[in-house]
Amino acid sequence: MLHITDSLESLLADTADFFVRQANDAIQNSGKFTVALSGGSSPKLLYTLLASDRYSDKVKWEHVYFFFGDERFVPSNDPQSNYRMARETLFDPLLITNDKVFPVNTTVSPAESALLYEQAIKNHLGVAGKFDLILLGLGDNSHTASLFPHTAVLHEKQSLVKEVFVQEVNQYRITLTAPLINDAKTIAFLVYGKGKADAVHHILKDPFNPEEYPAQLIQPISGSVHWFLDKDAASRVA
Ligand SMILES: O=C1O[C@H](COP(=O)(O)O)[C@@H](O)[C@H](O)[C@H]1O
Repeated sequence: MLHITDSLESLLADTADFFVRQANDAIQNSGKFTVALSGGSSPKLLYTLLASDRYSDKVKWEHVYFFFGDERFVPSNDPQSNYRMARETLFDPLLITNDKVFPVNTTVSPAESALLYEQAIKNHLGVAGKFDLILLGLGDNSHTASLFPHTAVLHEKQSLVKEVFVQEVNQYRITLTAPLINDAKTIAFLVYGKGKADAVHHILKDPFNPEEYPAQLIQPISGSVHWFLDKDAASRVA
């Protein structure tokens, strides 16, 4: 489903409202809400809005469990760390306690880190459990989470979490794999700005070619996928 807005301000408000609805529904139905956060630059404004006075009391945050869709393999206090960004914009302002947050361990080897993260997810979700919500972004090169073009992880069918060395950023990443993301109850992309218009077009309109356009792999099994776009990002699809 496409949600297209005229301004960035209304896009962020729509996405925050959506997050609040998903959280409250899950908490009402099962007593908890398990979300995987996206990283990079785009979600900073969303997290800041969710932590603001306008939204902070709309969710019972003590029932929310936070995972990460992907992580850069850097120390947790590195400016590139997705965990650090979420801590500064969301966890610290909302006084989220550490037992509700599941950062990727970047102090062990990348392969071990991926195995540990997969185990942490399995322990939390249980045998047939699913993420209530996975938030995703979209890179200019059509990557999502850390599913980058022409990387082996695009073909992963068994593991739920995998390490990948991404040549174009010269860095290891830890990422949820497409099969795990596609098993979520709800997936929401937040994408804005003119710089993303071509990538959005590739994912939503071009023939299936996930080697070039990895976010095309995101096709939920029984859940739903929502695209929150501003008019600039949507300019080649709307
Ligand atoms: O490297 C990453 O990039 C994507 C897109 O980020 P953005 O900065 O273009 O918004 C992001 O979704 C992913 O979590 C992050 O690690």
